[in-house]
Amino acid sequence: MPRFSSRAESGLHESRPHAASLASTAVLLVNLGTPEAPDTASVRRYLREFLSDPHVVILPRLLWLPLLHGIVLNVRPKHSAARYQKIWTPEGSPLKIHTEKQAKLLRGFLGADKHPMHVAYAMRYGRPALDDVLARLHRQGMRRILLLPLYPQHATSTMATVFDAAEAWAARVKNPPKLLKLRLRADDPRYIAALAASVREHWMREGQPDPAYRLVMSFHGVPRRTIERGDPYYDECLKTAALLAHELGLSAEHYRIAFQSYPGYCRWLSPRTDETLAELGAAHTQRVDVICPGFVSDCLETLEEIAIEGKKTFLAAGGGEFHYIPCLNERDDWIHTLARRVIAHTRQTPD
Ligand SMILES: C=CC1=C(C)c2cc3[nH]c(cc4nc(cc5[nH]c(cc1n2)c(C)c5CCC(=O)O)C(CCC(=O)O)=C4C)c(C)c3C=C
Ligand SMILES: [Fe+2]
Ligand SMILES: [Fe+2]
Repeated sequence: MPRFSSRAESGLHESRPHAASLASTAVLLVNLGTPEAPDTASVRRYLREFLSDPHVVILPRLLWLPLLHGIVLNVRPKHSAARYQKIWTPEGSPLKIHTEKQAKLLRGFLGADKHPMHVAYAMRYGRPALDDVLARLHRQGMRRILLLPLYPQHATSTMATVFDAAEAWAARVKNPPKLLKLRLRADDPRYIAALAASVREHWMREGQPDPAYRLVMSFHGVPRRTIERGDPYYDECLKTAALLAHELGLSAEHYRIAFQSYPGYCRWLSPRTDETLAELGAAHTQRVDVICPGFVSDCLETLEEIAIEGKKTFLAAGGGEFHYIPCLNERDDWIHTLARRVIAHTRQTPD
């Protein structure tokens, strides 16, 4: 292959990313966000920011804002803080810890000579705030920022809000870096394989499931209205679930798809995870394993809602054994999946 002295001469057709431009390229992992501490005041601050986002609560502002400030922010923070206290660690919120570690590990994967990219992480709500991290990368001379929201299934409430907020930041600064939108895929074979490997490893540890076994695949719910408006989220959850079941060789009676985190005020995706677990318990199902494929980092919704509360629901209804299968977190095959996604994208989109 002939050597070119500049990218222009090479006609941008080289398949290997250009080292000089990669040095000023940053990958920015973005997760949802979490409170600074598991106390009522911190949770209120976090929920105020989160639930004020029109991407998250789609009710008309004139109706929602008085409700949010008059009732929700007075009632919910105390209740949610008690839930956070059950899963908080000496290092802080699990979601933040896992996201930080994922960024560090990805840096290791990409840091080799071939792909010398800068890797950072940010939270859409809470800290490290997306705007602050973008500003820091800008100061550090980054000319391209690859935004990578950590959600394999695409919901406007989680993904579009990240891109919109980043674009709004760019519109406010002088000479902003180029922002590139990178999306994970619900059907990425590497992601499915990593999920399947995590289930198989769990089976190795806990013993092979019996014929009456059920694997519950629990995804975070969203309002039905958002799906009716064309959000691909629901179809993508079903796609991930079908591919995972296929990869594990599970037939239809051996797995269930369910949606968790019902907020209590709107038509939510169904069937609900809590109701599904109660139903399986009432049917005296001998063993249930629950996996949450839509969360790539363990957090309140998996560790408290599923591993603690979901287990209680299943056992109280009459179920046998309950197991929670952790998120992909720092798994090598998952970090590798992220790295491949980043490298493939930088190849497709030169400066
Ligand atoms: C994985 C994807 C997620 C989607 C889709 C999602 C939609 C969504 N969430 C709420 C309301 C709340 N979610 C809360 C916590 C929370 N949600 C996600 C992910 C998705 N949410 C995560 C990873 C977390 C955990 C954060 C952590 O700190 O560990 C909360 C806060 C906790 C509580 O008070 O219950 C709320 C509120 C809505 C309304 C929504 C869809 C529109
Ligand atoms: Fe949520
Ligand atoms: Fe929840």
